[in-house]
Amino acid sequence: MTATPQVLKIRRPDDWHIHLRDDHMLSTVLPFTSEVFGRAIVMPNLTPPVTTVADAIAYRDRIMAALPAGHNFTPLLTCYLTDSLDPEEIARGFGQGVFTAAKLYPANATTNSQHGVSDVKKIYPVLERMQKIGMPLLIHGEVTHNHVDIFDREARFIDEVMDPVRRQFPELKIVFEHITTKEAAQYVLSGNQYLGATITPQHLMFNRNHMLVGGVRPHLFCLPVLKRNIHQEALREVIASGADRFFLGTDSAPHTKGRKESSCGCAGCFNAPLALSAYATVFEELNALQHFEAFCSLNGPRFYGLPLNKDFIELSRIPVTQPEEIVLGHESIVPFLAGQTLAWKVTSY
Ligand SMILES: NC(=O)N[C@@H](CC(=O)O)C(=O)O
Ligand SMILES: [Zn+2]
Ligand SMILES: [Zn+2]
Repeated sequence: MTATPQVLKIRRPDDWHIHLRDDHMLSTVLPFTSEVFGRAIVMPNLTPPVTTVADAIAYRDRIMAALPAGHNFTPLLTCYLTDSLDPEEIARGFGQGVFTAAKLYPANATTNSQHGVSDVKKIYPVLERMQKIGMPLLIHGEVTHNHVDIFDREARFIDEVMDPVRRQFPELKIVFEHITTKEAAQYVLSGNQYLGATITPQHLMFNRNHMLVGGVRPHLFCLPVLKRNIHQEALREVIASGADRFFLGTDSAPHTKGRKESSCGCAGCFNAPLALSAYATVFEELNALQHFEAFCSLNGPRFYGLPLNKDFIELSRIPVTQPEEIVLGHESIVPFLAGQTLAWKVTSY
């Protein structure tokens, strides 16, 4: 029998899917990520969205200006795809190292996606170009038709959009973002080196019962919505197996407390504080700590074709409690797992 570890030393992790927002929200949420993570793929769904190289450079500058002294963090910017985006703009941004990837939001699928793509065929010229230059496509994979039940939208997306796109562009690198279903897990597993996926802490720790039984818990509401337990189990199984095209993407998506606890609450979990502790908890529950480092720090950069981070961090078996709220001016944000205590604390970074 192996002794229970007291310290987990891993190569510095990256977060391959995050929303950092802007203005005072940006300066409040950024330090939780930048103190631990080396890099993060920053989502472009601002208002207005990041759709040009100039927008991305300006946003990157705002992120760097908000970075606390001593944090060694690199934001990796993404371009928000619209029906009318010029392939030249995408290619120029990628060539200049401003855009690391481009993000496909089906129009009206999620927060700030109203400018998203109405029909994926409209962006085929962009995808053609991205395939050619080796630029990754990141996808929020849900169909948006009114007649498709919200719990079925991800699985339907695989047949209606994801698979046709992959057949049309077999060498386009695609990340199926924040997967939530066994169908998506199996689909990615059965794919090749051009297909990867991110998985969030909330989809590994919870299913829709946790959100809905005994009262609605708005702070667990995110998109794609939590599914039934068999899907949670499938996601847990896939990371426990050590499958190497699945990697850490928190989808940390802060909204103010008022906008979450509302008659029409926003989707998104603010999980940046204690994100790594949450993932470590899951890997330990699964007896899969041997795959923890790869999920956090190796699989992502390998998929993207980026170097691994050079330094290391440590988590120790020390209880750490999530605050109930994080102050944001005269408002607040309620973090994921508010008030709860986790067993693994990041102690050296
Ligand atoms: N995940 C969410 O529930 N919300 C994200 C958008 C997204 O990633 O779909 C947000 O920007 O708030
Ligand atoms: Zn999304
Ligand atoms: Zn997201």
